[in-house]
Amino acid sequence: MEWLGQTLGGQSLLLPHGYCLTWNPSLLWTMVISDAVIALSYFSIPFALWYFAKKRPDIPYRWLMVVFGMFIVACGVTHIFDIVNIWQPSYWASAYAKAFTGIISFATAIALWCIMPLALKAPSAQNLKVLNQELARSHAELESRVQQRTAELTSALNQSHRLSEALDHIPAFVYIKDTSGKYIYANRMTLDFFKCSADDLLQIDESKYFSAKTLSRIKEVEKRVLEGGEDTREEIEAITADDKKHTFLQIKTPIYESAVGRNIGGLCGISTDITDLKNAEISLRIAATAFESSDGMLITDADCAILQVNPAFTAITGYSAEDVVGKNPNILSSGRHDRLFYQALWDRVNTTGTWCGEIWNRRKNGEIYPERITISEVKDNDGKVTNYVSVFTDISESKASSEQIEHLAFYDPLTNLPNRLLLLDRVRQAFSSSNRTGKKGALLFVDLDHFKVLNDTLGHSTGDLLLKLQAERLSHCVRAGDTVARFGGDEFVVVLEDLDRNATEAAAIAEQIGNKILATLHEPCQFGTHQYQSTSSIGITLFNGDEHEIEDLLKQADISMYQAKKAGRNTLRFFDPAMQEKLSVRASLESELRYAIEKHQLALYYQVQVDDNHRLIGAEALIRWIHPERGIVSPVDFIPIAEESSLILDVGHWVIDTACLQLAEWAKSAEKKHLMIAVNVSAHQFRALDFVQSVHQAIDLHKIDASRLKLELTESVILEDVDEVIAKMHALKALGVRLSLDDFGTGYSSLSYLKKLPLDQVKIDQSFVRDLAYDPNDAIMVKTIIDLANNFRINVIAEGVETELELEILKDYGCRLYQGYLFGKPVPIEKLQFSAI
Ligand SMILES: Nc1nc2c(ncn2[C@@H]2O[C@H](COP(=O)(O)O[C@H]3[C@@H](O)[C@H](n4cnc5c(=O)[nH]c(N)nc54)O[C@@H]3COP(=O)(O)O)[C@@H](O)[C@H]2O)c(=O)[nH]1
Repeated sequence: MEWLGQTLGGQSLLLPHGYCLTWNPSLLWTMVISDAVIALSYFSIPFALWYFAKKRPDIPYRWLMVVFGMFIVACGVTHIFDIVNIWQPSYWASAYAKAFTGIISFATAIALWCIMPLALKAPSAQNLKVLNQELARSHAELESRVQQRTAELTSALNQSHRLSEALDHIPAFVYIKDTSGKYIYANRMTLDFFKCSADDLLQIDESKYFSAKTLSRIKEVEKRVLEGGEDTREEIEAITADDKKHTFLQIKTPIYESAVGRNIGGLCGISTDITDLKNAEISLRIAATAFESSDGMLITDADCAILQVNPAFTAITGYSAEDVVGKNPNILSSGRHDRLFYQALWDRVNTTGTWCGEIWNRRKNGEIYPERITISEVKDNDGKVTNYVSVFTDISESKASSEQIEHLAFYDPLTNLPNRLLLLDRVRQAFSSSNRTGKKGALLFVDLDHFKVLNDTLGHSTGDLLLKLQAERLSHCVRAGDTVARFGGDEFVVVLEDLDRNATEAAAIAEQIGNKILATLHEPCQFGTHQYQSTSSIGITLFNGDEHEIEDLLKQADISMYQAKKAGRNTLRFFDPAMQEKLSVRASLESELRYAIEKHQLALYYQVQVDDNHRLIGAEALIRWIHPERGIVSPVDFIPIAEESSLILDVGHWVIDTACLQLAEWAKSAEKKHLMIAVNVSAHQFRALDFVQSVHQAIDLHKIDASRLKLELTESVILEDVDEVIAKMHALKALGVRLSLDDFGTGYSSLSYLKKLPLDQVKIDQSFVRDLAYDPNDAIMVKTIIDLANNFRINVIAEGVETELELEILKDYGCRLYQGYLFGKPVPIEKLQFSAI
């Protein structure tokens, strides 16, 4: 080293070059500037290399750039030292810099030569150009392939989307599972079932949705598919996690990894919820079984045409399916139910969907039988009726036995009459009816006299026979609506309904029926060789609605029955003594009246009828009973009694005959032959079948001018069966008789009747005339009647005219004929005044 130092630094043989610079400044500055430019350029190169290496990290051998950079920097430093050494020679520093530069240059040269073979392998620009062209072609080809692939993928994607859309709309669970049983695809319905999104498919945990048993069944089937490559089709009953039982039809098929290989990559499943179908199938099976039941069944369409019947239908009705299919079920109608019944039935079916009840139908052989039937309508999902189904049972036998049971419960087995229980019910019904109509009814307590004696002497069987016979006879004494019941032992109770509003009239009818019962029960009875004649005692009490308790009424009837017994038996007694008295009077009056007719105690009085000039036009014949003890008895007291019995026919006949006789008398006199006689005809008398004939006979017998006879009919005559009344009136008119409507205005006859009736006259009732001057209503009534009669061209007569004022008003209103005390009271014929009054 020392040597080297001396050689380089201490040897004066070597000439320092700086001397030449002192005498040549241009050279100096050329060198200084050049060295400076070189150094600065050198210093910039590492930065360029650093920048390049940073930007191109892909370039291999980047460390070479670092070495090269250091080499350049070292070169630059030697040039700086060249400048510095000129003025401040620092040759050691310069020598070290150059030494370092030498080392780094060497290292760089080595490195360059080392990488030379590689560098030589680097493509030339020509190569690169060719490569670039190759690359561009490849790129274009790739681009086209990418586009084609993209198109293919897009098409596949669209296809897949369409498929997915389609699968989402399939009403079935469609899914794909991988070999581990995880879902990798699920359609919308499946996703909804699992309540998850397509992204969460892999997380589906089936154990949350299916019971353990169901899940194990599913897994078992899937194992067969995935491991055995089996196509499966199974019905699985799944109990879902919400405890609902479903039936699924599951079709599962393996999916192979490739079209050619046989490696199973998963399975595809399609599950359909067939729960409803299954239920319908079960229902159908049940229905089919039920259809074979022992109940008759009939199915119709919505128009009630029979579609199907079951064997039981045929067994019950006798009609085969061929007989009835296509026909209306009304071929079974028995005719026992009216149109309203069927209308109500169908109203019920249409409003509630079903009707259940008992109905009488007719079998094919014509036999009518009762059936218990339920008719139900069947509707479709839109609520439209599609069918009617009738299910029925023949209840002939059960009805018969239930009727028998009912009969035993409510009827006396010996006499077949209602027993005490049913009697009480009937009395209650009678009370309601009486409440409704206002008509009174009666309870008759009938006891057979000396029944015990018969029982003891002829034996109980004969006693039973008598009871049966008398029960039957009793039943024939009353109307169909009345009740005869066996009250116990030899006691019977009769309930009479709908008698009359008036108590006396009701009592009279009850008495009449009571007497009929007494007579009927008194008829002889033949028991083998024994003839027996029994009597009975009857107690009667009237009822008016439910004024009294049933028990009280029975007691009353019972008490009065004992009174009848006390009175000597074979008689009847009323509970009300006053009523009894009234009826006794009535009864004696009736028998007396009979006698009066025979003994000519009846007489006709005549009351004049005049015109507006007070001239006599005739007279009204008014009956009087000239009673030897009671004096003159008013018709008011005996005509109603006569009307209740057939006596009125005799009385009425006598009156017409007597009046005709009188007319025949008058006919002989020139002054009197124009006069008329008006005769009152009661409703009962008019209704007699031979009434017209009897009038005819009287006219013929006395050879009178029929037009002189005027029959006065009351409104009660025309209230019943108008057509028949009119026919009868025409028959009378044909005889020439005149007809007058009595008491006009007091009844209910309508104006239309007035028009229809062949009347000659209407008679204004005296009740209107009485208050004519004071009561404006009566005045209006009278005026109306007169106007009406005039309009119908019927003459009008006013009765009960007592005062001049009444006469004046009547005249003023247009009435031209009069009758009343003003002109004369009813008098015997010999006292009748014929001269103008
Ligand atoms: N079926 C039959 N009925 C008859 C017969 N005879 C009478 N009768 C009916 O009896 C009822 C009462 O009749 P009578 O007591 O005779 O009364 C009549 C007249 O006396 C009475 N009258 C007549 N003018 C006046 C009067 O000015 N004032 C007054 N207070 N009374 C008067 O009117 C009765 C006549 O009624 P009518 O028959 O409606 O014209 C009575 O209903 C008779 O019908 C008979 O033979 N058969």
